[in-house]
Amino acid sequence: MKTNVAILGGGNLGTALAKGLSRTDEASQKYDVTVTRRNTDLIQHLEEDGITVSSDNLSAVKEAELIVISVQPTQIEHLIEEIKPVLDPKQHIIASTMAGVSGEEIAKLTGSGYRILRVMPNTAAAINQAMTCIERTPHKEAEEKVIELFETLGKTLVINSELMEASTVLGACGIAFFLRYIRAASQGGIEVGFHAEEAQLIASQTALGASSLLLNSNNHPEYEIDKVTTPKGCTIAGLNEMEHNGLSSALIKGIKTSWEMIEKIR
Ligand SMILES: NC(=O)C1=CN([C@@H]2O[C@H](COP(=O)(O)OP(=O)(O)OC[C@H]3O[C@@H](n4cnc5c(N)ncnc54)[C@H](O)[C@@H]3O)[C@@H](O)[C@H]2O)C=CC1
Ligand SMILES: O=C(O)[C@@H]1CCC=N1
Repeated sequence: MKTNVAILGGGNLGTALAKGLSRTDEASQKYDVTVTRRNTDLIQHLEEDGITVSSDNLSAVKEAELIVISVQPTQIEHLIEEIKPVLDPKQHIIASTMAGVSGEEIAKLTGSGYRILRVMPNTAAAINQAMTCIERTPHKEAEEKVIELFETLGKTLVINSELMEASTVLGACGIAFFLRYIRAASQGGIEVGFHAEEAQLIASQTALGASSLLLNSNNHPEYEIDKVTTPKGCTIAGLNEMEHNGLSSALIKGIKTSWEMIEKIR
């Protein structure tokens, strides 16, 4: 029997989750997915991949076991008010992707007794390469089901509640941060002679290679960097110039600023 999943909020993240869930045999054999959005025109194309698209939150929730809330933090009160008549603590597991909204805040809206877990995936879910951090809660059976769902979309890590904001900036915002690096590297590549598409290919594949080196070995980045920096060579010259201009410092400060912003989102 397939598990019914309702993704409420088919925006950027909700669409990425739905796409990922339709891409692999493993996910499509396990899950029947419905995505809701008030205006469904922009996500109608998901139907071609076997996803049900709807503007009817009540029907989607009635059918579902797993509810993934993917609306913006400011939209949660309205959403819960709408679906509350059909919410059932015995039937539903609620996984919320909302940045900066605690499980307790959601429980205040739903009423007590619900299995609510925060999850923090990223848009690479669309190609089953997400990193999803999942909040550790006492709801172990629900946790297993949520892990199983997000494992089909990439890697998962269960973390303590107080780290959910940190996971938001490192993992979810992180996609944008790494993409900006790739864009900057491509622009540098154009300055030294490549056409834009060639520069982007080289920068993107090199970023994939760098992260794969770490994922495959668990080595420290500096260990792998030392293998590239030939003495008196061009790598160390470029790297030190980047550091003189504050590369590491800019990244650390950016991550801290994003983190400090989370509590101001609502
Ligand atoms: N975009 C990202 O990469 C990530 C976003 N998040 C979180 O996920 C949530 C969604 O973020 P985005 O997708 O970027 O925002 P978005 O604005 O693109 O998506 C929200 C969607 O929810 C829909 N919506 C609003 N009220 C609704 C309702 N009552 N019923 C059905 N649909 C409704 C909107 O029309 C919109 O399409 C946010 O809470 C954000 O903090 C978390 C991780 C990554
Ligand atoms: O920018 C945001 O607020 C959301 C949360 C993490 C990624 N996007």
